[in-house]
Amino acid sequence: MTLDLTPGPVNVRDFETAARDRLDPAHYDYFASGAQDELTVAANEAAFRRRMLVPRVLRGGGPPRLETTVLGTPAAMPVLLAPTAFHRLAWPEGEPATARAAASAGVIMIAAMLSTVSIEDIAATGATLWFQLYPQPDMAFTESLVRRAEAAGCRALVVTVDSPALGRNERGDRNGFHDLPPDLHCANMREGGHVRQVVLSPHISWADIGRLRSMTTLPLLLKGVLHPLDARLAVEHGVDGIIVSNHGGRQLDTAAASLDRLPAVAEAVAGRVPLLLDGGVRRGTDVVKALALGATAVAVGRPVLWGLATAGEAGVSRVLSLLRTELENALTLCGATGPGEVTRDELGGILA
Ligand SMILES: Cc1cc2nc3c(=O)[nH]c(=O)nc-3n(C[C@H](O)[C@H](O)[C@H](O)COP(=O)(O)O)c2cc1C
Ligand SMILES: CCCCC(=O)C(=O)O
Repeated sequence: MTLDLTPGPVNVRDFETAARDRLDPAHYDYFASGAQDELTVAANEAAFRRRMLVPRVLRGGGPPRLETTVLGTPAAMPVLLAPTAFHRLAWPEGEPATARAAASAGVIMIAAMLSTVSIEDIAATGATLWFQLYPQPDMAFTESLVRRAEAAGCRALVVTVDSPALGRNERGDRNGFHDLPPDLHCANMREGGHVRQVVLSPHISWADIGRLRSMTTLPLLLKGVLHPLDARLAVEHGVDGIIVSNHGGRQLDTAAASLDRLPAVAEAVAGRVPLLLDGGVRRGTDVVKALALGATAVAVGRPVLWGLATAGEAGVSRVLSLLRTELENALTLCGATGPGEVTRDELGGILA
């Protein structure tokens, strides 16, 4: 008998290693990569490493409660699943496996428009969903996607605004990976016998946000805002929430780290709408830092894909439970009894 001394993945980083071992190298590169020199990918994580927490002591509040509500949607913790495309590349069943893990953890999954399983079939898992949209120049088609998301029970619409073009992905160029393999397709883009190509249009503008605003009563979020003036314009256009994000460093390389932009966006918005952040969140302490700098919640992209690629639903469940345990521990050690208590000046006062 041989003794297996490997403990299995104990943190998100271990899951990345496990996923890399399992995935086709070109598919691993698609998930892991960023644009060009991947400086923004590195900057997102570095920004979290650079900020240090200042905990409070002797507050005696007992164990923290992690529950929260984000734009009317209750969640077991302030961690959402960021929208990521192509889950069937990571695991044969794809998005429904991810969605079941999100449902078991009680967290919100932002389903990607470019999913490899339709929004209706993802919703059939019973998960709490928001829907991510790349507005298409064909407004009638865009509207049909919004109606499908509403009918499927999605509770918010997340419009990605950092993609007036596709970022330059050089790992993809080297691997010759530019499209899904022939057995997979973007299920929401199917129309009769054919699958529509997604259009990332440089013509997208505030006028489109106005149109979407009048198209739906769902809470509307913009994903991919880094500039305080854009955050202010978003509020003026009736947007209900903002996701401070650089698309995980996959669009404009050398774009500023999300965490570094959060304070300026928070100041511009001044509490008028909730802020979310994604990019580089890998630890419970990262979540605390984002909360302290003004976020109501964070979203995680690649960590979920590493869990999915490693062990399907069970892998995503494990990643979410690791993040939950780490967040609970970090809040306790900061002297906080809940996510809402973490503020810049009082608790976990962040030193740059
Ligand atoms: C493989 C992959 C696919 C993605 N697909 C989408 C997408 O379809 N729509 C979108 O708005 N963002 C997409 N994103 C960006 C994520 O929503 C999120 O902004 C980013 O992954 C956060 O950074 P993190 O991976 O460091 O957590 C994708 C990210 C990755 C890694
Ligand atoms: C056409 C966009 C591809 C999905 C995406 O957003 C990403 O890979 O980052």
